[in-house]
Amino acid sequence: MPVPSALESAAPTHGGPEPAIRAVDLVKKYGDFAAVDGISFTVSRGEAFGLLGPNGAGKSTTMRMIAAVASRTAGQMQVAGLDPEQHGPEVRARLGVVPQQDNLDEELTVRENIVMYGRYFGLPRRYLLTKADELLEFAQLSAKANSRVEDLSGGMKRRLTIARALVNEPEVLLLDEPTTGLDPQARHVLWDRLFRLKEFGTTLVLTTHHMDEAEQLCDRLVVVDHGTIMAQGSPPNLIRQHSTREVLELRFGTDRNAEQAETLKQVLTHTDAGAGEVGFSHVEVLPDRLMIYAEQAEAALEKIHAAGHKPMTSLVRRSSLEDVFLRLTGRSLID
Ligand SMILES: Nc1ncnc2c1ncn2[C@@H]1O[C@H](COP(=O)(O)OP(=O)(O)OP(=O)(O)O)[C@@H](O)[C@H]1O
Repeated sequence: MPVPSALESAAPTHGGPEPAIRAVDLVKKYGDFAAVDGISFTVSRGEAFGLLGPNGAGKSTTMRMIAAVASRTAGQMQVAGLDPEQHGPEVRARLGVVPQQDNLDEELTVRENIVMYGRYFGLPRRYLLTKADELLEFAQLSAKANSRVEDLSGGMKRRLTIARALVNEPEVLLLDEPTTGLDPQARHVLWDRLFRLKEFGTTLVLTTHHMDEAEQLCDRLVVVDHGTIMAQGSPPNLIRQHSTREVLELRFGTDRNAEQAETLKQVLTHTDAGAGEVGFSHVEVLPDRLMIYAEQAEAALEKIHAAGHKPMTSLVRRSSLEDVFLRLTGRSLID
């Protein structure tokens, strides 16, 4: 597929003099409740940046402040060098926004949705007709250009919402939970399009509570919980800092997981030959299983078997951002 020329020319330069977004000690209160409680982060131009956290963490509220649709209670914010509170229209003109819920016009055709949206930015109709075709090709929706939105699948609607958000050639694309509610195949098609935008150099800022999405798409991310930042860095660095290389998940099928965890800790820290190779760190006790964090999970399992413990099931896997979140908060992202 040819690279859409206008998208390419819209690509901001990497590592430009000023960051795409800078937030310093950002606070948003509703009454006494702080939905966002003093967060600071910087998004470089051309970067794919994520806000990862569970429902209610304050991600959407942060996005709304970036997008100049919500005011802040305290702190500072700059988007493309401008304060969204003082320069709302200018900031909105430089952003593309993909909200959590698609807000397409179901009555209009796919192409008309893009053209009508472009009219809000005062863009001329002739330009928009060409631009719509280019964006529909990018979103792999050319064959649906004249279909009504109500006839599209969920994944197609999401891609159209993204195409529409690109109509003003934004410097930064904000995506709030871009793939929530989509089936696995539709998610992969959408991720592929977002990778493509990254290649063009568009700055992406996305919120997600899916750790696989954050790992796939984000160059860097902040882990958010209760309106505060728990950790920030690239996905591999976060995993390196807050987890072990591997995890051993064990199910014993009893309701004595906490007791079992204490016994296994002793087995894995016992300083006989081979204990060092396991690289045991800690155990997390979940209602249905134990998670043993160790550099060498297979070796940990062998030690557990050798000590006479027989789990019903065992699974060895690599650590993920889900493990980072569990370590930092004691809770699962999906709770
Ligand atoms: N207008 C509002 N008035 C009062 N409380 C609000 C308002 N908007 C959000 N909140 C609260 O602020 C907190 C953060 O909400 P926010 O939508 O930013 O979370 P989130 O991380 O985006 O989660 P989700 O994925 O569920 O949207 C939540 O406890 C929410 O109930």
